[in-house]
This record gives sequence, C-alpha cells and structure tokens, in this order.
Amino acid sequence: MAVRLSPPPKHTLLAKPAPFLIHRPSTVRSIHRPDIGGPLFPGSVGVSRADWLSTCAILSSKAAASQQPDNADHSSGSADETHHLTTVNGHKSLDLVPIANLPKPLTITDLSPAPMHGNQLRVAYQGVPGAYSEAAAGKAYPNCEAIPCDQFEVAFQAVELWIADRAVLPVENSLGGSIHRNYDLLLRHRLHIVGEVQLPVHHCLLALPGVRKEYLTRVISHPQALAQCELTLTSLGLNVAREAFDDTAGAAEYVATNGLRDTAAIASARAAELYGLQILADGIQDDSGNVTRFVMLAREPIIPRTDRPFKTSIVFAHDREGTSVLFKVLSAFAFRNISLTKIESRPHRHRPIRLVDDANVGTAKHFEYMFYVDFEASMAEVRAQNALAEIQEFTSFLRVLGSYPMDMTPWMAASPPPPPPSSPSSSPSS
Ligand SMILES: O=C(O)C(=O)C[C@]1(C(=O)O)C=C[C@@H](O)C=C1
Repeated sequence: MAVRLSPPPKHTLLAKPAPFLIHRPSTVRSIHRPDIGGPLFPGSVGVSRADWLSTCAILSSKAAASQQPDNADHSSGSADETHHLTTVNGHKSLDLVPIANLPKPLTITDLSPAPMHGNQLRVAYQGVPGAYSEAAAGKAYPNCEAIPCDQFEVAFQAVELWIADRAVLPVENSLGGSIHRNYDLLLRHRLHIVGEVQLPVHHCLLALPGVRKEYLTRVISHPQALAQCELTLTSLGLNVAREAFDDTAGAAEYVATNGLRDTAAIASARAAELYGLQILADGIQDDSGNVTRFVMLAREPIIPRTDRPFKTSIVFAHDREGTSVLFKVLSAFAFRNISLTKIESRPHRHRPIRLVDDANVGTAKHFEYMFYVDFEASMAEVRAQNALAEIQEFTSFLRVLGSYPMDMTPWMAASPPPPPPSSPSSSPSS
C-alpha cells in the first residue's frame, strides 16, 4: 500500500525551506574530554570500534545538545531538491505495461513497524523502479532488495525505523551540481555515511510508441536530469516546456499511465523498458562523462581503516566574526597534506543572517553557513584526527558524517549500467 503524505502537485519547482535548527554554544570548544579520559582524538592509528563509535557519539552529541526539534517540514526545498510529486496510480494504463507489478514507493505513512524479511539487505532509495537511484543501490549493494521511497526524507526514516538496512541517496552530479536537500537531511538525521558510489548517468528521451519529436510540447523529469540535458534539448530543436518531476522513472511512468502523446520524459533505458516507452533519443546528457555520486547510509558507522583509500565527510559551523575561520579550517588540511574533494555551503537555518553594525557605512547583513567538506583521509589516520582536533578549536559545531572507502571503480562513459537490484514484488526475500 502506498499512502501519501498529502495530495502533492504533479510537478513543481517551488521551494519551501526545511526549518531545521542546529547550533552549539560557542563555549564548548575544548577537545580534552575528562569523561573519556583524554583528548577527543587519541593519537593511535588503530582505533577500536568502541573508540570510533564514541568519537562519532561525542561529535554528534554536540549537535544533539543544541539542536532544536523540528518535525514540521516534509516538503521540498530548492529547485534541485526533491519534490512531492505523486507517482500515478489508478489512471488508465497501457496493456503492455506491467506497472501494477512494480513496487510502489514508501511514503511517510508506511513507516510503521518493520516487516518480516529474510537475510537480503534492504536498501531504500528515492524514486520508483527504473530510477538511477535504484541502479545506484544495485551497484552499491549487489543482490540487495531495493525499496523505493517517494521522498528522500522517507528513505532516511526507513533506515532509522529498521524498515531498510541502508539508504543510497544522490548528493552531487558532475553537470547539475549538489543535491542540496540531501545535505540538509544528512544534518537533520543521525545516519552515518558508510560508503559512496559513482554512477554514470546516461539519459534517454522517452515517449509513447508512435510519438514523434514534432508532437512534443513538454518534457518532464527530475530537475537534475533536466539540467543535465538542457543544451541537448535545445540542440534537438525541441520547442518544449520543461517540467520538474520527483524522479526520472516516475516521469516515465506518468507519461505511460496517462497515455500522454505530447509529453516526453527524460529517464533511463531501463525505465523505457519497464513502462513500455520508446527511446526517441539516446545519450542526451550534455556531457558523455555525466556521473552522479551517491552516498550509502546506515544506522551504525563503519570502522575506518588505513589499508585502502578512505574519504571522510564532515560538517561544521563557526560563530566568529571575520573571514579567517574558513581559511584556518582549510589550512588544517593543507598543512597535513590532506586533499579536499568537495566543499559545499548551506544556509545556517538557525541563524541565517548576522547583522554587522558599522557606524560609518550602515548595517551589513552577512549570510551564515554550514560547511560540508569531504577530504581524502581515513579517521583511522592520525593526521585526520589531528586536523579535526584543530578545526574543533575554532568552530562552534563539528560533526563527522562518516569515514568510508572511496569508490575507486574504473569508470567509462560507455560502460553498461549495473544489473538492477531485486525489488519487493519482483523477487521474494530469502
Ligand atoms: O530521478 C532519478 O532517477 C534519480 O535517481 C535522482 C537523480 C538525482 O537526484 O540527481 C539521480 C541521478 C541523476 O543525476 C538524476 C536524478
């Protein structure tokens, strides 16, 4: 059963910010922890699971101590965030399309006690079967049972409530940039990043059989997919409106179930197969090397190691005037020869604006940010521990989101997609 949170619009680009609040009083600065008998980051390389868990817990507790509860938001954020669009049920469907057999995405109201399951790993993703996120789940966890969820938020909660064991969620695309919604949700929820997977994304223009490009008046898809194909759509000479949809495969399903002959969807070849659509154009992403990076989330962190390349993701905020804090943070990595692979800033929802009073020139309004940084080192390395210990001295909030193996799989633009994982209705759990 798929009961939805609220009757959502079919498509939207409107943003409603998620009002999460997070702040730690600036007095909590010391890295010396008498309660654990020493410094936060012990200088030993081989951390035990208990050490690592307590390190995470300590960092997390700083956030938890000052985080204000907020359950009010279940809606979408900015244009490249997820939107509350419904998949289309109960509409006329094509005879050839076995859509009724496909699993329906989980919704907030489905998040009740975990169902019985076998020993197959259950992996939550956002979207419906045929979404790139489903393929990413299959690449991250071959042979998993992929569980579709209608929103990113639901995928987080599915893991927290033991309905799923893992979630695999997109965080950035090489053309479209960051998926901001998931950055915000990483902070609001308590899951740990335990891995990453990079998926080549090969888009197709899909329409009902017999439909020609000239018939099209609109193209629907996930905002990221629309952004990734913008130039190609124009060069194809399509004079069409672009409309945002919850996920690429959901857009394909919508075209199919509603018999729309003036609308095409941007989605995967697998979505074409699942929903009985024809491929009008193949490889329409603006760059053949288009790739989306997904993170794997779990309730427990993994023990960081040093025997293979690791990446660590952190988020921090500071409450000091001036510009030097960011410089100091970056220096803490640079001095230790630690490469950063990503830096992202998001509004500091608790204190988005700081007024700086300058008697001579008026009142300046500075925006405040949460900074997300990924760096190439394992938390089992002393240099990473020392870098974070130093950073904690001049930040007001610091949390390790995860320390996890880097995705080192060789990647070629033309490589075939991984085989799809099984889904609840297509293969019984063992
Ligand atoms: O809509 C899908 O198929 C998704 O899996 C989502 C998503 C995204 O959020 O960026 C994932 C990969 C592609 O970059 C396009 C869309």
